[in-house]
Amino acid sequence: MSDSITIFDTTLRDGEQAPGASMTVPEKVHIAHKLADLNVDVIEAGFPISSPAQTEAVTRIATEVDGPVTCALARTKEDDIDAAGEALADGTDTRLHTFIATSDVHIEAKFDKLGNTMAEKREAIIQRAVRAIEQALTYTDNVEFSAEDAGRTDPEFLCEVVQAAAEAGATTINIPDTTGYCAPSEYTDLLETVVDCLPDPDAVTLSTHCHDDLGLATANTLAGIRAGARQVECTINGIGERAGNAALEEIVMALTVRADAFDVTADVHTEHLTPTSQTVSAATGFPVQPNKAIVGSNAFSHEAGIHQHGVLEERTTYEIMSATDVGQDAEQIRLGRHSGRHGLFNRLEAMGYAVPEGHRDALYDRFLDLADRKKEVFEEDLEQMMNDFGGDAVAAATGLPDNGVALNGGTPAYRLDQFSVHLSSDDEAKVSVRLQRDDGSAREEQATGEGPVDALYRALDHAVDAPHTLVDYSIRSISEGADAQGEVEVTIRYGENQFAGTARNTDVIRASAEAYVDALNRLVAAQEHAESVEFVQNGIMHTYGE
Ligand SMILES: CC(=O)SCCNC(=O)CCNC(=O)[C@H](O)C(C)(C)COP(=O)(O)OP(=O)(O)OC[C@H]1O[C@@H](n2cnc3c(N)ncnc32)[C@H](O)[C@@H]1OP(=O)(O)O
Ligand SMILES: CC(C)C(=O)C(=O)O
Repeated sequence: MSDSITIFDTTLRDGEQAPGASMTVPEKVHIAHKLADLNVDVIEAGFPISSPAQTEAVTRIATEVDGPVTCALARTKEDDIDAAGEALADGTDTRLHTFIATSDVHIEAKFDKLGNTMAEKREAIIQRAVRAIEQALTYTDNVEFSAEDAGRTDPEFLCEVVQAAAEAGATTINIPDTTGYCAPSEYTDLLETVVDCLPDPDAVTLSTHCHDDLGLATANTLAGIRAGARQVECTINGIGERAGNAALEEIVMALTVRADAFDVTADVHTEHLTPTSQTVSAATGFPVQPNKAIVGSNAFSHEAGIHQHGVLEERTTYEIMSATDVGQDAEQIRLGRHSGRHGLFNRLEAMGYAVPEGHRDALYDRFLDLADRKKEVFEEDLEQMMNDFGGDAVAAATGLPDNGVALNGGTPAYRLDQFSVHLSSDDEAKVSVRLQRDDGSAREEQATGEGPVDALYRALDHAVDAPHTLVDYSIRSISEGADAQGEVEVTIRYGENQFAGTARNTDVIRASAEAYVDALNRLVAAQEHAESVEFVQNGIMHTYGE
């Protein structure tokens, strides 16, 4: 038996049957090119009898896409087979796929006119299958037959059907678990039964087609391979009817990573898996869940400290395949509240900070404080954290420039201790603030204003003995996500001199208050420590004194 697996992609046929997944003809042709780049063996491009657009997609893919065989689906009806055969007619490498249901429940419900007894109906099913295969062979010698709902079909009858199909000339025989009902061991048994009853098992390729109603589609597909199947039908991202089909990327990577367990090969260009997944997601509008195996955005990400430590030392501690092998980015250390020191300092070092030992505990505490307020901590957040952290101390120790204004080496005069804001739709905003002075004293003030920031700034003005005017206030989002940090920049003036303060926080009201206090501290520091102070901030030269 061959050890090479035929990858039959049905994203454009069964995948598209997922409610809401319909794709336009150009989208299908585009995806078919991606599937060719991925090096799948067969693309099931559509079901031509069902609409002119399906016919057009099949014809265009059969004639425009080089590489894979183009396949079209048809019921066992004459018109269906003619429609599929004609849609494929101009293609160079084509397959016609015909199917009929074989389980009692399907025969009873869908083919009630085929006879009076189940025996008569079963006989009629076999005759239809044989006639359809014979007709399909007039279009191409590559004909696939599927026994729909084989997973719930009486195995004895299934054997009769597949024997007749093989004798009629079908070159591929597919045993679908149409409703995702089988357990893996049952599916193996079913396929072994089929292999045993085929007149010449080497003359046909046995195929799997598993649905995911119980989340077993990939497991069943692999169980089918163990029983001798050498074609697997699957879709990108596992899209398809109801809970979907077996996911191509999962099967391919299981066969690649666990070649020792399956001992078969699939010649897929795996580095195209993630880009193809993204293309299908964009065309169907179906997002890929973050934890989706192989192609999900978290499939190679590590946030937990113990895992980050392990992966940074040796990737294979927590990764059984390489992210780049499936088209994902290599280094995916994501910082958040579960991260530890290894993850944090490794990232800071990669960003150019050489954090000295003596600062590490305090920095890690700051990081945790931020991480508790944010789902994910991005590099912009870390940059701000480094700037906020002791300004000069870290800048000097790390050798990086301090992009804020040094407070003449001293501690800030004021620290925002507490604030509260009361907002209502019919009244002015009310704010109370408590500022702590560097001499240990504290001052509390209240104010009202047109909105929370106006009220805050009025209260802060009362609390600080430093006359000035507000020149500018701006706010922008500086990191990613719904919990992005807001950066506030405030400029105040005293006489000819301007003082700029900045702060970043996920809470923009807090950032507004801290930026103002920062600007006030610079003003106070300039007054206290120098007759003439010069500094550069945001590209502006600021001078105080003289
Ligand atoms: C498991 C699978 O994924 S099977 C593929 C499912 N895919 C689709 O259904 C593709 C989209 N379908 C369609 O566009 C339409 O259903 C069509 C064009 C195929 C048929 O449309 P209609 O003629 O209006 O029939 P409708 O879908 O209502 O009913 C299905 C008919 O097909 C018959 N039928 C179903 N499967 C088969 C089969 N494999 N072989 C022969 N006839 C079949 C049913 O008995 C029923 O026939 P009836 O109209 O004589 O009762
Ligand atoms: C047409 C067949 C292969 C099918 O899609 C199924 O049984 O799920």
